[in-house]
Amino acid sequence: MNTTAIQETLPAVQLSGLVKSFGAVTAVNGLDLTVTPGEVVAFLGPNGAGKTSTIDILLGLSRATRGSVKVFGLDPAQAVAQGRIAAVMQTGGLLKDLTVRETVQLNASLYRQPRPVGEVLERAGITQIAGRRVGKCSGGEQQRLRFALALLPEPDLLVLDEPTTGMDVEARRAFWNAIRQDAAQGRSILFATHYLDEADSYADRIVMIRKGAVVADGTASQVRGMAAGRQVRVVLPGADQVALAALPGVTSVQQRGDSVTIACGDSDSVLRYLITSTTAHDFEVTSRNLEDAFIALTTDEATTGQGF
Ligand SMILES: Nc1ncnc2c1ncn2[C@@H]1O[C@H](COP(=O)(O)OP(=O)(O)OP(=O)(O)O)[C@@H](O)[C@H]1O
Repeated sequence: MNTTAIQETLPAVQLSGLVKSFGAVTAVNGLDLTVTPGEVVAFLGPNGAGKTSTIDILLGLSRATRGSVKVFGLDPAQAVAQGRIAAVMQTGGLLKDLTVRETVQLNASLYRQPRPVGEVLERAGITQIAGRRVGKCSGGEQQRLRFALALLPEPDLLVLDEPTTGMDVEARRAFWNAIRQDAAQGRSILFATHYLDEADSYADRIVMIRKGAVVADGTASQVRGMAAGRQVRVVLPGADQVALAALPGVTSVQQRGDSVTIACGDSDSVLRYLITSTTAHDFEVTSRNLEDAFIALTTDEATTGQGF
């Protein structure tokens, strides 16, 4: 990668107060986002939330109406020109009559110092189909070919906008395995997706947006806990309900016999209290799934502006 000692200290992405308007439509509305080097971040939001508009600005394909955009401290156009950021686009850009290898070779000739063709084929997991015509490749194979093309400049940040749309389960798994293995070498990845399970399985961090602004930002389990909350159930004879209800993030305390159920946002601090300050036993912690969180955070009843 092109990373130097100085550049490594800069965030891969820094968006501050980003606004993008299309006439009367405000697609992005004061979005703040920082991605640190090496992080894999999923960008989630319902249709029209502003994901593609944000990604287009990040890739220098469109200009922000207001706010600041930095990619490793550079303007997007500079970052693209220096090969520090590259994208896997969802459609287009491939010639059906070329083979997979010829496609990579052709694109490699556009760069001054591309990664070796054999290496990017290998990293994208398409060495076995290198001789196949692109028109004969499945949708999933074509996406892995686009991934190989994005690796040619050896970018420090890879951006993917709904990369697995239309792929079956096996193709999605193969695609993400290739991406994850590659990311293990330190590349930052920002991907937009509608598949909540992809965000859950492959991202270090999830950023949920709604109406152009961030409504949740944290690990998958933090986001789950934030929206739906968790339930901590314990056996605690003579529980002090008032003390439990006063713990940070606790939303309700219910007692049935010796069993106490505590609904909370932050189960860690509740557990810490129960373990250190009470005789509670038989702990059981449950959380709702990411889909519950997504619906709660991105629909009209949602509360905005939360984070970790
Ligand atoms: N070129 C444009 N002209 C006018 N409005 C636009 C344009 N591009 C996007 N929009 C509007 O901006 C809003 C955000 O769109 P955007 O494509 O960024 O959302 P998204 O989160 O990527 O959605 P999806 O999940 O459906 O791809 C939408 O209301 C969309 O209609």
